[in-house]
Amino acid sequence: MPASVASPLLRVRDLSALRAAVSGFRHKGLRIGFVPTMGALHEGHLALVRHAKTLSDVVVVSVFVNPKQFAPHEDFDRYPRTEDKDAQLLESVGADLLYLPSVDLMYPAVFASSVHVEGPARELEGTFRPQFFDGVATVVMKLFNQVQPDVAVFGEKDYQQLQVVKTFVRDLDLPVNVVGMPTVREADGLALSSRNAYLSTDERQTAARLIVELNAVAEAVRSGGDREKALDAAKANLLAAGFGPVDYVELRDADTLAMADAQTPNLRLLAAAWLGKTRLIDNIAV
Ligand SMILES: Nc1ncnc2c1ncn2[C@@H]1O[C@H](COP(=O)(O)OP(=O)(O)OP(=O)(O)O)[C@@H](O)[C@H]1O
Ligand SMILES: CC(C)(CO)[C@@H](O)C(=O)[O-]
Ligand code: BAL
Repeated sequence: MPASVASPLLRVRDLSALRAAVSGFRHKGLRIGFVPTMGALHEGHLALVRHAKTLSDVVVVSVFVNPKQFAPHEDFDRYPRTEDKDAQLLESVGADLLYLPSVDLMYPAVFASSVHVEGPARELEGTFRPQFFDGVATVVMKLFNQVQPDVAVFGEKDYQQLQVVKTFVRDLDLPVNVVGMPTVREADGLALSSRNAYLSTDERQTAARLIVELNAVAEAVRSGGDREKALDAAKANLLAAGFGPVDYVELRDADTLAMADAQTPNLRLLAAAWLGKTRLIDNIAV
């Protein structure tokens, strides 16, 4: 079992206990790594924790299903909550502190602020989940202020979210190094995601088609094929396989997420599509 500084895993629910632990770490000169999550942890999350351990002396993981990033019709109520299993997994990879704030702690009755990001937040997920990035940026800002990490690790599975966090950290001069980690996938290529638990057996089989279609577009673009035709074919193939609606399959500038053209040096291909009642997202470098 990997060594952790504060073994066994500390579970902390209130802010004064978190602040006491953080100032204890700082007092000892320890570098704090942070992995924010919504729980229902899987190997993708654990890869972030393992990486955070290589970049810091203590690793704090938060589990908070953040109501501000869900629209009223979305899955906030049914989002999986598996605290004890999450704690066991975190202990197995040597995390030091599990922070479990309540909704009331994060958003007391009197709460009037929001962090709003333009630029990379504007389209893609921003179009289909208009509340999403204000909710994410606000909660991540609060978590950064509470945990005061030196380094925070986010997954590329949520590539646009990673760019949004990097943007407000840069714009608002936050003293934290934001690091991205490649997407961890199942053997058939499906990106691990807590929401995969919603998929039926048949849907789970179909779900792997998303990365197959993204790889086909990337291959077509790399070999100089017609981009629009490749994107249209991917959308049509996804619909034929049983996805629908397909919210987007788009090529973007990998850094700014602006629309890509033939001159864009680094391309990212991003997609979101519904499979039954589950919305899947994925992306790859091109
Ligand atoms: N397959 C993965 N590989 C790498 N990082 C991941 C993966 N899945 C999630 N993460 C990262 O873990 C962090 C917490 O994500 P979150 O708790 O929302 O998990 P999730 O599996 O993405 O859940 P959801 O199904 O709600 O999208 C984010 O930085 C996210 O990008
Ligand atoms: C970053 C995050 C923990 C903010 O709630 C969430 O959006 C997630 O789990 O990716
Ligand atoms: N993984 C990003 C969190 C969300 O979709 O709400």
